[in-house]
Amino acid sequence: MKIVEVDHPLVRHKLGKLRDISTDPVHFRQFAGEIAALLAFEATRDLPTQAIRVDTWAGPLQVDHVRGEDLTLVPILRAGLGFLPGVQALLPAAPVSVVGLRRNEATHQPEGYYQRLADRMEQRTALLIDPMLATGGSAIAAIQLLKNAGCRRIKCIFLVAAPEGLRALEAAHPEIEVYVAAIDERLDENAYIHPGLGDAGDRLFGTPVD
Ligand SMILES: O=P(O)(O)OC[C@H]1O[C@H](OP(=O)(O)OP(=O)(O)O)[C@H](O)[C@@H]1O
Ligand SMILES: O=c1cc[nH]c(=O)[nH]1
Ligand SMILES: [Mg+2]
Repeated sequence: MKIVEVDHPLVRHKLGKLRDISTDPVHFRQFAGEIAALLAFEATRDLPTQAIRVDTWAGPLQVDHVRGEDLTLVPILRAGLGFLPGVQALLPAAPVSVVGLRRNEATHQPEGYYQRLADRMEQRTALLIDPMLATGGSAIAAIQLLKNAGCRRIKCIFLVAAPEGLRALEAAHPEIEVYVAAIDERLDENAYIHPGLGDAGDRLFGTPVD
């Protein structure tokens, strides 16, 4: 499995802001969105482009065009929604496929509650987006759902990943690509990422921490 840890000073700076427990939801969403855009920039580096002709002030010219309609952005509810605007800023024409998963905090297993995918999934590259990869259960389930819908090319964007989650993801779906701002130390006894960010969904949306 290809894993790219995007070790850029701007990413590290913004991630530090997210780790600061005094960062409120307004700024948490802002920094998460900015990192999402920087990770999406890396994840789309090999995107195919189409040559199209345009009229310029100097006459007709062949230019590169990214076909947003060949992609789909896949936020895992709910925390993935905090990442979506940053990725959409770069890929505004990409349809959004939503996957609702909630991790059962007793068993740590993901429970599905919603899904609404784009059409022609077999022709699209999916960008799966979620701030946290902890045990990996949620991402593994979301990727299986995309594969069941015929999707063959899948890239994942996470803010923070635990080594345990990366190993599980690699065992389940070795052909996917992962772009992450940081690979942290380990999971704690509640399967939270240490040091991580705490509960990303609650911090993004201002709900009481589970
Ligand atoms: O790798 P895992 O062990 O599956 O854990 C990671 C999942 O947990 C969080 O979502 P959560 O279930 O808390 O839902 P929320 O986004 O609604 O808060 C996070 O956003 C991931 O989807
Ligand atoms: O560290 C973690 C693990 C799961 N979900 C989160 O929001 N944070
Ligand atoms: Mg949560």
